[in-house]
Amino acid sequence: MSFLELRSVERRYGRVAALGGIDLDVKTGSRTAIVGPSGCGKTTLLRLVAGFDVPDAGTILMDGKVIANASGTVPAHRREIGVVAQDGALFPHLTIAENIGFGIDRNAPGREKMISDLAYTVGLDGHILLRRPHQLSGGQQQRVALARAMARKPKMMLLDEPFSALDTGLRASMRKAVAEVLENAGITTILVTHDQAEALSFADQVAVMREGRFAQVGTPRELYLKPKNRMVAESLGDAIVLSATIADGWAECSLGRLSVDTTERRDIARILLRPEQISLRSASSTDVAAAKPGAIFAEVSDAEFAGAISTVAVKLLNNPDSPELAAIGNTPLILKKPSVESPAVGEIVQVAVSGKAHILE
Ligand SMILES: Nc1ncnc2c1ncn2[C@@H]1O[C@H](COP(=O)(O)OP(=O)(O)OP(=O)(O)O)[C@@H](O)[C@H]1O
Repeated sequence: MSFLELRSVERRYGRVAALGGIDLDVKTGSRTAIVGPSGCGKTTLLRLVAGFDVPDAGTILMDGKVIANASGTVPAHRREIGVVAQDGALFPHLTIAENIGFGIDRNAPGREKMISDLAYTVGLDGHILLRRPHQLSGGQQQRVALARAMARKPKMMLLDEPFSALDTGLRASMRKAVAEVLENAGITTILVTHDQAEALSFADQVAVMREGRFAQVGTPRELYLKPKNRMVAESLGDAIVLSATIADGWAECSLGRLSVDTTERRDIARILLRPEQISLRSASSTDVAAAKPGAIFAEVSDAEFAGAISTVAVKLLNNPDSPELAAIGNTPLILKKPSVESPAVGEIVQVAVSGKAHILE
């Protein structure tokens, strides 16, 4: 069942349609990630759901009840929604305990225990409760912000880029910890992020947003493996897009004859491969000369070391006159390879593709 429903929701600022009539269903207890570039409308969407702003048109329903439409809105403090902002927005003059307990009635029985339980839930040590926010690390501050938002027992949590100020390692562990805390508490969550890996790993549902509209909404797997178009594909990871002639479940392209993920199509189309579907095996110019039909060779034109993973560019060598290669101008394929097995510039490699290619719109 949907906990949150957005129906044709619009928000304009002068001539800018920050939200151009969007629909979204968020299932009870699930996690949805909204991913998109700066200015596409992500924060506007969160503000409307939180009740900090009102839509110009459309309806927002929570738990089956209208919370905003043309005839009125339920105020933010009655929506039982928690919000965690990018910087945590803690009260600097209050202790950590006072920050967490901000939304709990001063005279509530067992208030102290509730605060220490919340700190424990989000993985904070009890000994920091008497400190002030500036005495905590960025990750600890984000945990306090989450505990403070959870203290009000929200039915829904809105996370606006809450991990973006953290460094890479901490970011991944915080993301996992927060997902677990919210899952255990059964809180329906929306996360807004620029980060594709964050969206794919955190959420059950991902919505790719562009210019105030959703380009595609689906499970992380669906969106990564079967994006509707190139824009959605590139929003969620590196993409290799090739022109191909499609028939009977096969695509003829510059990488040879590849199996595609539908038998329905018979036309000229663009197909998508993810770079990890392409493997490279060391070869020589003798192998190229003696190549069997269908074998694909390439020369490494660039390699950039970046620690565990290197970026490798390869230029296809076979059939330089083929229409497929002419169509793409033989642009190098850009791949990511573990550095321990990354080939050197100038090396000849044989190229193999695993899995199916996906046909784009
Ligand atoms: N109060 C406002 N007045 C005028 N224009 C606004 C206002 N708030 C947002 N906008 C515009 O609406 C559009 C969407 O803004 P929004 O903040 O929702 O984007 P965003 O995807 O959250 O961006 P970012 O990732 O940079 O935070 C932008 O073009 C922005 O300039």
